[in-house]
Amino acid sequence: MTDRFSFDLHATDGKARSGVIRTPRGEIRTPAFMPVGTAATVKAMLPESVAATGADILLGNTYHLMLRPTAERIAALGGLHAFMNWDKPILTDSGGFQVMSLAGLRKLTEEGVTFKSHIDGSRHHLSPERSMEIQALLGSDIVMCFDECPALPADRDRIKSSMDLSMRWAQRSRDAFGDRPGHALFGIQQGGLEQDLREESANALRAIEFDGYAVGGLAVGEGQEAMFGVLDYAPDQLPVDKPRYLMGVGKPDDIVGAVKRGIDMMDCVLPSRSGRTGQAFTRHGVVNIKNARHQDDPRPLDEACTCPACRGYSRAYLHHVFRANEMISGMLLTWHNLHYFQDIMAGMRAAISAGSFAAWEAEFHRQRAQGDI
Ligand SMILES: CNc1nc2cc3c(=O)[nH]c(N)nc3c(CC[C@H]3O[C@@H](OC)[C@H](OC)[C@@H]3OC)c2[nH]1
Ligand SMILES: [Zn+2]
Repeated sequence: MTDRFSFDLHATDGKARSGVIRTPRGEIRTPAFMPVGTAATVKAMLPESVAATGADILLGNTYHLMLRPTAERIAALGGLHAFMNWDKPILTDSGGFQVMSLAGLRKLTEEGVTFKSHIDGSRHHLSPERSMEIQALLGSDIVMCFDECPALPADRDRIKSSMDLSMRWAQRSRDAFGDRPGHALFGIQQGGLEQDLREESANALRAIEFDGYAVGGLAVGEGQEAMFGVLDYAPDQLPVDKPRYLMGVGKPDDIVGAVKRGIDMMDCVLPSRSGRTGQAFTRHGVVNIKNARHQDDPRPLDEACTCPACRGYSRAYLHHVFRANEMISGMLLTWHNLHYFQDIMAGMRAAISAGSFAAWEAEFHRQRAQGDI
């Protein structure tokens, strides 16, 4: 075990990299997919089930937890790890993104943002300082800077002024975070789809110095082509020896494309959220289990998958429990999706270490082109 936060690169294959992030609460194998546990739970999963899928780290969120049950209450109960019974690493987002996407009546100034809770309408305030305080109260191992993530499309002036604000807030986040051995603070690159603004943002963050760097401001409606266009240069603008975290991504082919371009960490609600709606991701493509064509199908979702849903249940059963709106439906499909996403990550880690990422990627795409699933 270690009392420090560190990142070791083990292998590269093209721009793809594999390695390990060491924290006092455990190691994170990279490239890593991080399940989203917004309100102190990965929905429909027990923590031990999340660990069983292969996840080394999960996510919590400042915005949701400050509203309910409040960061002070979680701190009084021993912190987020004890509260949610997860003793491995936790990364928390800083809250700015959710304020802009969920809260009402927002007022944004240089100092920070005031807003009304989407839960009960109460008034709240977030700033770099308050976000650092909340994330310290939660006790998260990896803390995200308080930033502003502009919605796309946006004109260049808006992107520039927003990025400049986020860089001033990054400095304030760094100052407020202080010196907390074993805890990491990640900066978040902004700049929209503008290469020069992203370069400016990367240089500003590098001058402040962070333990890791996120590529922010993406997966906000720009589409895969535009996102990959940014990822063709943005990771290389960031320090090579620190983890690179692409926020909010994504579908399986987004994830593979991001790792291919040098990303080490990703998060997305897709596997859990779509699992609850009956959408299963498999190596042959997506299966919408509520579709009537599955009602007599004795096969598992994915013959090659070793998760509890695929080992113990038929498509016919999964179809039935979704149609009957039974609670086990969301549990089984969420578990399968998270397990499959971790399978993809494990496959890429092994391929990068073996220098066979290109072959692995070709097989990944060939399997998905098989049509009827
Ligand atoms: C979906 N596309 C997407 N693009 C994003 C871009 C940014 C960004 O530039 N800055 C910040 N601070 N957050 C972002 C986020 C939110 C991720 C969080 O959102 C929550 O998932 C819904 C989860 O919270 C547990 C996660 O925690 C890191 C993004 N999400
Ligand atoms: Zn499965």
